[in-house]
Amino acid sequence: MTDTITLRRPDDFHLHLRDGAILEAVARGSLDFARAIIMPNLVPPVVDAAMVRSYRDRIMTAVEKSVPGAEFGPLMTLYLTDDTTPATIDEVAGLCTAAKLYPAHATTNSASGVNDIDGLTPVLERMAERGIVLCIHGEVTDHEVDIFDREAVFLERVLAPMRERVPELKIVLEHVSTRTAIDFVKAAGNMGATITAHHLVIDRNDLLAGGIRPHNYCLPIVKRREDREALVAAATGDNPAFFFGSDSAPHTDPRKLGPCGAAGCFTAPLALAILAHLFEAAGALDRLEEFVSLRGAAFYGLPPNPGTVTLTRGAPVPLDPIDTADGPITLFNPGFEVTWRVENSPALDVQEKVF
Ligand SMILES: NC(=O)N[C@@H](CC(=O)O)C(=O)O
Ligand SMILES: [Zn+2]
Ligand SMILES: [Zn+2]
Repeated sequence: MTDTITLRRPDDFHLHLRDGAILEAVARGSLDFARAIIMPNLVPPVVDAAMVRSYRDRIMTAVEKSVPGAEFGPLMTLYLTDDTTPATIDEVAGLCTAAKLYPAHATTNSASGVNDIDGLTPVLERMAERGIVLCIHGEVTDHEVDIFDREAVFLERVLAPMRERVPELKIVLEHVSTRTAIDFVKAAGNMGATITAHHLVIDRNDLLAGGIRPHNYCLPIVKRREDREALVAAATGDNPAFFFGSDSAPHTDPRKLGPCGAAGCFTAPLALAILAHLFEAAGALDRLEEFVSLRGAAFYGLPPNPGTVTLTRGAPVPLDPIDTADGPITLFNPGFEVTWRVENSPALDVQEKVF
């Protein structure tokens, strides 16, 4: 049994850093990662070049304030709306790595998302020309579609026709949650998919059996055990289309625990340790570096990061909530003791800092 794991420094291809006091509190939690695709679902959303630049500056300021000299590259994204035009795409080319499609009302802060996805075709065509990746929250929003089926229905009704309309566009299906999505991505070309740490370790029993656990509520909602097993097989398998995106999505406890709790799991500070545990249990530690450090970069056409991180096994990491000026944020609890930790990591100090 090995007690240390050294990996090329990883990337997080789906991250919510938020803004203001929460950004300041959570930024250090992502500094095990060299780069991250930064989600644009702020209020108001990040819809043009000026907003992208200013958000990028706020992130770099928060990173520098948390850990002076820390090296971190935010890969910025544009939030697509019904009003996005090909000219907006030209404006953000060179500034944004990707643009994000939220079907309107599909998830947290998606009210300004896209209602008319067909109408977006000229924008998608321009993205393909300019080499901007499309990241998708892949769920339909129709009230009649069961929440557990919304990803599968999206693939058939929305994603398959979109790929036919704009076959040259590089697409990442974010936070896949079903066996159906894994099979879809395997069969498609020009597509990648991110898998989160939480979708790899919990299923709907961990959300609902024996009492409701709001901190395990995220979108897409966690599915059946067999779906989770398909995700684990994809993450630990050899298909380069599947790579890590934490979808770490902090909300304060009052927002998670109220009568209409917000969707999102705050995983970033623990993500690598959770993945190490899972890959070890699956007998696939030799694949961890591919999943967190190599495949996503290759998909996005980025060089792998210089430098390494080393994880060591030790006493269980405490999972206390972190304090922010807006209220406490509870860390995701994977349901097992987290005994791996990144050496010299600023990420876990997130709990020791009071902001
Ligand atoms: N995943 C979530 O449950 N929530 C995310 C939004 C998203 O990624 O869908 C958030 O911003 O809170
Ligand atoms: Zn999403
Ligand atoms: Zn997300």
